[in-house]
Amino acid sequence: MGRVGVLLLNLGGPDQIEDVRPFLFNLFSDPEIIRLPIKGLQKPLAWLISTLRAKKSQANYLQIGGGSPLRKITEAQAEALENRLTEIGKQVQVYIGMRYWHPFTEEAIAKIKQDNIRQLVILPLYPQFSISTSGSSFRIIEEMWKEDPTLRQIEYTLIPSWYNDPGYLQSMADLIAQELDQCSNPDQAHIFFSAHGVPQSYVEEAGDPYQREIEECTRLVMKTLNRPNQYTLAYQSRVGPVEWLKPYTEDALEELGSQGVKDIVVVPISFVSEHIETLQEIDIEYREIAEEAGIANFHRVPALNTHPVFINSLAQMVAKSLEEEPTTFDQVTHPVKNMKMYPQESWEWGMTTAAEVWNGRLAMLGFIGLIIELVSGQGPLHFVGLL
Ligand SMILES: C=CC1=C(C)c2cc3[nH]c(cc4nc(cc5[nH]c(cc1n2)c(C)c5CCC(=O)O)C(CCC(=O)O)=C4C)c(C)c3C=C
Ligand SMILES: [Fe+2]
Repeated sequence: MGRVGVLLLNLGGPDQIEDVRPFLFNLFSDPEIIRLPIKGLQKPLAWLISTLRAKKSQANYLQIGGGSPLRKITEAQAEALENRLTEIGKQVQVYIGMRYWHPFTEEAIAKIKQDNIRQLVILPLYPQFSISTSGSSFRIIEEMWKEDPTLRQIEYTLIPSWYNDPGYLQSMADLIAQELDQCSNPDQAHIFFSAHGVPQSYVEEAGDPYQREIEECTRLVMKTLNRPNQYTLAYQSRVGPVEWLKPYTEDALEELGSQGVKDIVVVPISFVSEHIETLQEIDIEYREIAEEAGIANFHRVPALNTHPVFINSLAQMVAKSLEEEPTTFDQVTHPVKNMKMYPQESWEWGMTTAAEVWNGRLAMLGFIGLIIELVSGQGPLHFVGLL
């Protein structure tokens, strides 16, 4: 057996405030994030949205010190994983490939080539699969493999998602139990799972398994926790005019407040690292909404980061994956049957619902709106919440 590597996939985040706009441009250029029926419109729209959204997004990053901690935390996770793998007798080099910021997936793949890795485990740091996250990273990796015969000599296995892994569930349950025990009446506190949302069309039209995996994950965490607490699952971080998975976190908090709930323990369920959506959105924005709704005691469970039980669970997944048969391309791009990974190619052309909806939206974001927006700083993009 030749040299062995693990490629950890993550989203990436701006390291400093100047990185915010180009980071947003990369994010909105991704057809798995904005599903446009016409490929040529992707970059102009990404430029437009990133330019106009940058100010609001920068203000949020300034509230958490001016940049995302995602890179540092992912590096610490990679180091801890490499150490744990050594302890269990596996000599493995761990690489980090971010989708929208440094170190980019392309940089990681270049290093993997340079280091002459012969066997690779591809492991997304997202417990649940979504077309918009792991799916997007798999797509660019597939493209690199297709274009480069040297890469095709590397045998690889892929872990599409691991929301039901017992070690991961145990580490989540441990952190929740610790936070509950800080409450004055631990059994009475309401456990509030907040997952990152996706547009409803991803699940309903494209067959994204994300919602099902989130729901199942939440149920399994509660089973592992084995406490009598009531719980709620809601979805955060909605962007843009379309319907996202519901209930929205802000609405669910208001509903709990109106029911007289006084103590909540918020659990970020789709992230394994602290980042803007835990440190700013949950800790600042949702805390404020909860307190205004009458929820007096707002607790938040920390992200797993380098929790030893979690790191060990990743190491066990890698060790198991190394024993498996190499994955084929088809399994990489379509880990879930009937899922539409490539919106432009796989969406039907003609007067389909999707095409009509998107043509309507594009018209809305058209020339007149752009001029009003640029001249006045107000307009349809502010109105629909993109800016
Ligand atoms: C499971 C995790 C995530 C899913 C699913 C996801 C989908 C998704 N995200 C956007 C738009 C934005 N996401 C942004 C930041 C961001 N998103 C995730 C994770 C998921 N996204 C993370 C970890 C981060 C933060 C990185 C960091 O800086 O720490 C942002 C930028 C921040 C902002 O301006 O609000 C946007 C925009 C969409 C549209 C989407 C599904 C289609
Ligand atoms: Fe996101």
